[in-house]
Amino acid sequence: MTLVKICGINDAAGFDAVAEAGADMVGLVFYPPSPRAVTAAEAAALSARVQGGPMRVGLFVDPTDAELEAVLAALPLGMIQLHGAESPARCAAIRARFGLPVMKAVGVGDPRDLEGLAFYTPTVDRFLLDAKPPPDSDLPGGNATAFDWSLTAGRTIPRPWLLAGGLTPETVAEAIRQSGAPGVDVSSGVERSRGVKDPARIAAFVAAVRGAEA
Ligand SMILES: O=C(O)c1ccccc1N[C@@H]1O[C@H](COP(=O)(O)O)[C@@H](O)[C@H]1O
Repeated sequence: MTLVKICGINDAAGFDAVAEAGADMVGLVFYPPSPRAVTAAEAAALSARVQGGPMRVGLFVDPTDAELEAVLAALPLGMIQLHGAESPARCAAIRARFGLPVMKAVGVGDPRDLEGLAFYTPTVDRFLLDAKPPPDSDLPGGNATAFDWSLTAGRTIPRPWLLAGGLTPETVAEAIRQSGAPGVDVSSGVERSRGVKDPARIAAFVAAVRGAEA
Protein backbone atom coordinates (compact mmCIF):
# COMPACT_ATOMS: atom_id res chain seq x y z
CA MET A 1 0.00 0.00 0.00
CA THR A 2 1.30 3.47 -0.87
CA LEU A 3 2.24 5.46 2.24
CA VAL A 4 0.57 8.86 2.48
CA LYS A 5 1.89 11.76 4.55
CA ILE A 6 -0.04 15.00 4.86
CA CYS A 7 2.30 17.73 6.04
CA GLY A 8 1.93 21.15 7.60
CA ILE A 9 -1.17 20.54 9.69
CA ASN A 10 -1.75 23.49 11.97
CA ASP A 11 -5.41 23.44 12.91
CA ALA A 12 -7.97 21.05 14.37
CA ALA A 13 -10.01 20.68 11.19
CA GLY A 14 -6.92 19.71 9.25
CA PHE A 15 -5.76 17.22 11.88
CA ASP A 16 -9.19 15.59 12.04
CA ALA A 17 -9.34 15.42 8.24
CA VAL A 18 -5.99 13.63 8.05
CA ALA A 19 -7.09 11.07 10.63
CA GLU A 20 -10.52 10.56 9.05
CA ALA A 21 -9.04 10.12 5.58
CA GLY A 22 -6.77 7.35 6.89
CA ALA A 23 -3.43 8.93 5.99
CA ASP A 24 -0.43 7.07 7.39
CA MET A 25 1.56 10.08 8.61
CA VAL A 26 0.82 13.63 9.67
CA GLY A 27 3.55 16.24 9.46
CA LEU A 28 3.92 18.99 12.07
CA VAL A 29 6.24 21.82 11.03
CA PHE A 30 8.57 23.10 13.77
CA TYR A 31 10.19 25.77 11.63
CA PRO A 32 9.01 29.25 12.63
CA PRO A 33 9.46 30.94 9.21
CA SER A 34 6.94 28.55 7.66
CA PRO A 35 3.31 29.69 7.31
CA ARG A 36 2.46 26.19 8.58
CA ALA A 37 4.59 26.33 11.71
CA VAL A 38 3.24 25.17 15.06
CA THR A 39 4.66 25.53 18.54
CA ALA A 40 5.31 22.43 20.62
CA ALA A 41 2.26 23.23 22.74
CA GLU A 42 0.03 23.68 19.68
CA ALA A 43 1.26 20.41 18.21
CA ALA A 44 0.61 18.58 21.47
CA ALA A 45 -2.96 19.89 21.57
CA LEU A 46 -3.56 18.84 17.97
CA SER A 47 -2.04 15.42 18.51
CA ALA A 48 -4.17 14.82 21.60
CA ARG A 49 -7.35 15.14 19.50
CA VAL A 50 -6.91 11.61 18.16
CA GLN A 51 -5.83 8.47 20.01
CA GLY A 52 -3.72 6.39 17.65
CA GLY A 53 -4.19 7.43 14.06
CA PRO A 54 -1.43 8.66 11.78
CA MET A 55 2.21 8.63 12.82
CA ARG A 56 3.20 12.09 14.06
CA VAL A 57 6.23 13.26 12.07
CA GLY A 58 8.09 16.33 13.32
CA LEU A 59 9.57 18.45 10.54
CA PHE A 60 12.70 20.40 11.52
CA VAL A 61 15.22 22.49 9.58
CA ASP A 62 18.77 22.29 10.97
CA PRO A 63 17.47 21.88 14.54
CA THR A 64 19.59 22.16 17.65
CA ASP A 65 19.35 19.39 20.23
CA ALA A 66 17.57 21.85 22.53
CA GLU A 67 14.87 22.48 19.91
CA LEU A 68 14.31 18.77 19.45
CA GLU A 69 14.22 18.20 23.20
CA ALA A 70 11.61 20.93 23.69
CA VAL A 71 9.27 19.38 21.13
CA LEU A 72 9.77 15.83 22.36
CA ALA A 73 9.04 16.95 25.91
CA ALA A 74 5.64 18.18 24.72
CA LEU A 75 4.49 15.28 22.55
CA PRO A 76 5.69 11.90 21.31
CA LEU A 77 6.81 11.76 17.70
CA GLY A 78 7.10 8.66 15.55
CA MET A 79 9.71 10.10 13.22
CA ILE A 80 11.96 13.13 12.79
CA GLN A 81 12.02 14.73 9.33
CA LEU A 82 15.14 16.78 8.64
CA HIS A 83 14.54 19.28 5.85
CA GLY A 84 17.63 21.46 6.08
CA ALA A 85 21.32 21.08 5.29
CA GLU A 86 21.95 18.41 7.94
CA SER A 87 25.06 16.34 7.19
CA PRO A 88 25.06 12.53 7.34
CA ALA A 89 26.93 12.80 10.66
CA ARG A 90 24.30 15.14 12.10
CA CYS A 91 21.51 12.76 11.01
CA ALA A 92 23.33 9.92 12.76
CA ALA A 93 23.77 11.98 15.92
CA ILE A 94 20.08 12.93 16.05
CA ARG A 95 19.00 9.36 15.41
CA ALA A 96 21.27 8.06 18.18
CA ARG A 97 20.45 10.75 20.74
CA PHE A 98 16.67 10.73 20.35
CA GLY A 99 16.16 7.07 19.45
CA LEU A 100 13.73 7.86 16.66
CA PRO A 101 13.77 7.05 12.95
CA VAL A 102 15.08 9.89 10.80
CA MET A 103 13.70 10.84 7.39
CA LYS A 104 16.13 13.05 5.43
CA ALA A 105 14.70 15.39 2.82
CA VAL A 106 16.85 15.69 -0.28
CA GLY A 107 16.29 18.12 -3.14
CA VAL A 108 16.29 16.44 -6.55
CA GLY A 109 17.13 18.24 -9.76
CA ASP A 110 19.15 15.71 -11.72
CA PRO A 111 20.44 12.13 -11.46
CA ARG A 112 23.53 13.18 -9.47
CA ASP A 113 21.27 14.14 -6.57
CA LEU A 114 20.05 10.55 -6.42
CA GLU A 115 23.62 9.23 -6.51
CA GLY A 116 24.35 11.46 -3.46
CA LEU A 117 21.79 9.55 -1.38
CA ALA A 118 24.47 6.92 -0.78
CA PHE A 119 26.25 9.28 1.62
CA TYR A 120 23.18 9.34 3.87
CA THR A 121 22.12 5.72 3.59
CA PRO A 122 23.90 4.42 6.72
CA THR A 123 22.62 7.26 8.89
CA VAL A 124 18.92 7.60 8.00
CA ASP A 125 15.85 5.38 7.91
CA ARG A 126 13.92 6.98 5.09
CA PHE A 127 14.33 9.56 2.34
CA LEU A 128 11.91 12.26 1.29
CA LEU A 129 12.69 13.31 -2.27
CA ASP A 130 11.50 16.85 -2.89
CA ALA A 131 12.10 19.50 -5.53
CA LYS A 132 14.89 21.97 -4.90
CA PRO A 133 13.44 25.28 -3.69
CA PRO A 134 12.93 27.97 -6.34
CA PRO A 135 15.59 30.76 -6.15
CA ASP A 136 13.10 33.32 -4.84
CA SER A 137 11.75 31.10 -2.04
CA ASP A 138 12.60 31.63 1.60
CA LEU A 139 11.57 28.08 2.52
CA PRO A 140 13.56 24.88 1.92
CA GLY A 141 10.32 22.98 1.25
CA GLY A 142 6.59 23.50 0.98
CA ASN A 143 7.00 25.45 -2.25
CA ALA A 144 4.42 23.68 -4.46
CA THR A 145 7.22 22.84 -6.89
CA ALA A 146 7.60 19.44 -8.54
CA PHE A 147 10.71 17.78 -9.93
CA ASP A 148 10.89 15.51 -12.97
CA TRP A 149 9.13 12.37 -11.72
CA SER A 150 10.78 10.20 -14.37
CA LEU A 151 14.17 10.68 -12.62
CA THR A 152 13.32 8.00 -10.04
CA ALA A 153 11.60 5.60 -12.45
CA GLY A 154 13.29 2.21 -12.41
CA ARG A 155 15.97 3.37 -9.94
CA THR A 156 16.76 1.67 -6.68
CA ILE A 157 16.52 4.23 -3.90
CA PRO A 158 18.62 2.87 -1.02
CA ARG A 159 16.02 3.42 1.71
CA PRO A 160 12.21 3.48 1.82
CA TRP A 161 11.15 6.85 0.44
CA LEU A 162 8.38 9.36 -0.10
CA LEU A 163 7.88 11.52 -3.18
CA ALA A 164 7.16 15.18 -2.38
CA GLY A 165 6.97 18.51 -4.14
CA GLY A 166 4.01 20.09 -5.84
CA LEU A 167 1.71 17.08 -5.56
CA THR A 168 -2.05 17.63 -5.65
CA PRO A 169 -5.16 15.42 -5.62
CA GLU A 170 -5.27 15.95 -9.38
CA THR A 171 -1.68 14.91 -10.11
CA VAL A 172 -0.73 12.37 -7.46
CA ALA A 173 -1.88 9.26 -9.33
CA GLU A 174 0.20 10.20 -12.38
CA ALA A 175 3.15 11.11 -10.14
CA ILE A 176 3.08 7.64 -8.55
CA ARG A 177 2.81 6.01 -11.96
CA GLN A 178 5.74 7.94 -13.45
CA SER A 179 8.05 7.93 -10.43
CA GLY A 180 7.36 4.47 -9.01
CA ALA A 181 7.17 6.06 -5.55
CA PRO A 182 6.17 3.77 -2.67
CA GLY A 183 4.86 6.77 -0.74
CA VAL A 184 3.87 10.41 -1.17
CA ASP A 185 3.91 13.61 0.87
CA VAL A 186 1.91 16.79 0.28
CA SER A 187 1.47 20.21 1.82
CA SER A 188 0.58 23.09 -0.54
CA GLY A 189 -1.58 20.90 -2.78
CA VAL A 190 -4.16 20.34 -0.04
CA GLU A 191 -4.45 24.00 0.98
CA ARG A 192 -7.13 26.57 0.19
CA SER A 193 -4.61 29.37 0.67
CA ARG A 194 -0.96 29.42 1.72
CA GLY A 195 -0.68 27.73 5.10
CA VAL A 196 -4.41 26.99 5.42
CA LYS A 197 -5.39 23.37 4.89
CA ASP A 198 -8.59 22.37 3.09
CA PRO A 199 -10.20 19.25 4.65
CA ALA A 200 -11.94 18.37 1.37
CA ARG A 201 -8.64 18.43 -0.53
CA ILE A 202 -6.99 16.30 2.15
CA ALA A 203 -9.73 13.69 1.70
CA ALA A 204 -9.45 13.96 -2.10
CA PHE A 205 -5.67 13.48 -1.98
CA VAL A 206 -5.87 10.30 0.10
CA ALA A 207 -8.70 8.99 -2.08
CA ALA A 208 -6.66 9.67 -5.22
CA VAL A 209 -3.71 7.68 -3.83
CA ARG A 210 -5.94 4.78 -2.83
CA GLY A 211 -7.65 4.94 -6.24
CA ALA A 212 -4.29 4.71 -7.97
CA GLU A 213 -3.67 1.41 -6.17
CA ALA A 214 -6.93 -0.19 -7.28
O1 LIG B 1 5.70 22.98 4.40
C1 LIG B 1 6.54 23.80 4.80
O2 LIG B 1 6.21 24.94 5.15
C2 LIG B 1 7.97 23.41 4.88
C3 LIG B 1 8.86 24.29 5.45
C4 LIG B 1 10.20 23.97 5.54
C5 LIG B 1 10.66 22.76 5.06
C6 LIG B 1 9.78 21.86 4.48
C7 LIG B 1 8.44 22.17 4.37
N1 LIG B 1 7.53 21.29 3.78
C8 LIG B 1 7.87 20.01 3.20
O3 LIG B 1 7.95 20.13 1.78
C9 LIG B 1 7.17 19.12 1.18
C10 LIG B 1 6.66 19.54 -0.17
O4 LIG B 1 5.74 20.60 -0.03
P1 LIG B 1 4.67 20.97 -1.16
O5 LIG B 1 3.67 19.84 -1.20
O6 LIG B 1 5.41 21.13 -2.44
O7 LIG B 1 4.07 22.23 -0.67
C11 LIG B 1 6.06 18.95 2.20
O8 LIG B 1 5.31 17.81 2.03
C12 LIG B 1 6.82 18.98 3.47
O9 LIG B 1 7.39 17.72 3.77
